[in-house]
Amino acid sequence: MNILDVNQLQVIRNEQAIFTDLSFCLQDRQRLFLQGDIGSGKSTLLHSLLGFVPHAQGEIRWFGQLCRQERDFVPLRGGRVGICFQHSADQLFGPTVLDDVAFGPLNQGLNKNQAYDIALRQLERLDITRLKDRSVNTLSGGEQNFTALAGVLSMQPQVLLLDEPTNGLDAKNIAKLTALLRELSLPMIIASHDQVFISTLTDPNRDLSLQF
Ligand SMILES: Nc1ncnc2c1ncn2[C@@H]1O[C@H](COP(=O)(O)OP(=O)(O)OP(=O)(O)O)[C@@H](O)[C@H]1O
Repeated sequence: MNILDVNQLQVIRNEQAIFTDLSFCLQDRQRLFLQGDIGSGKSTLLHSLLGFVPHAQGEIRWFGQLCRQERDFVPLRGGRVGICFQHSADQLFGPTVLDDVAFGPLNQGLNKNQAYDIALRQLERLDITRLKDRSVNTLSGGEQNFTALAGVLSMQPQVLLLDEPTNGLDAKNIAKLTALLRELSLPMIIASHDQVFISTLTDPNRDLSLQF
C-alpha cells in the first residue's frame, strides 16, 4: 500500500484552477520534491493534501483511505502527517519553545511528564535546547523553522510535508537540516526552490520530483 495516492486532483482558488489532473503517489521512505516558479501552486498542493484547501475534483488517499471532507483529514493532522508551513511563525503557539514543542504530544493524550520529556528530546536532537525557555515571539526565522520542525517531530509523524524548509537558514544550518532529514528516513513531500538542498537530499534511485 502506498503512503499517499493522488489521482486527477484539481484545486481552484479565486475561480482559477491552480492545478488540474495532478496524479502521483508516495511510497514508504520516498521523498517527493515539488519544484516550480513562485505562485505555481506548491504550497496549495501541500495545504490541499491535509484538507486546509478543498479540492474541486479528484482523489486524495492517505494510507489507502479516501479523504474528501474535513472530518477525513482531521485525524491525519493530529500528528500522523506532520506539516511545516512556509511561514513557520504561523504554527507556533508558545508561550515558550519547550511548551510549544510539548503541545502536540499533550494534545495526543500523553501526560505532562511524558510530553515534556519528548519535547526536550526533540530539542536536543535538533540542537536547539538553548532555546527552550525563550518566548516563541523572540525567535529568528531560522530558529522558528527548527522549533516548528521539533513540534512536528514530537508527534512522531509517519510522513512529513515541508514547505520551503531552508528558508531563513544559512549554509551550516541547511547542512544540519539535510543530515537530520536523511537520518529520519520518513516519506516526505518537500516544496523547495533550493537546488543544492534538493540535489544533496535526493536519492536518484528512489526519490521523485514534480515540476509545477
Ligand atoms: N489564500 C489564497 N486565496 C486565493 N489565492 C491564493 C491564496 N493563497 C495563494 N493563492 C494563489 O494561489 C496560487 C498558488 O500559490 P502557492 O502559494 O500555492 O504557490 P507556490 O508555488 O507555493 O509559491 P511560492 O514558491 O512563491 O511559495 C498563486 O497564484 C497565489 O496567489
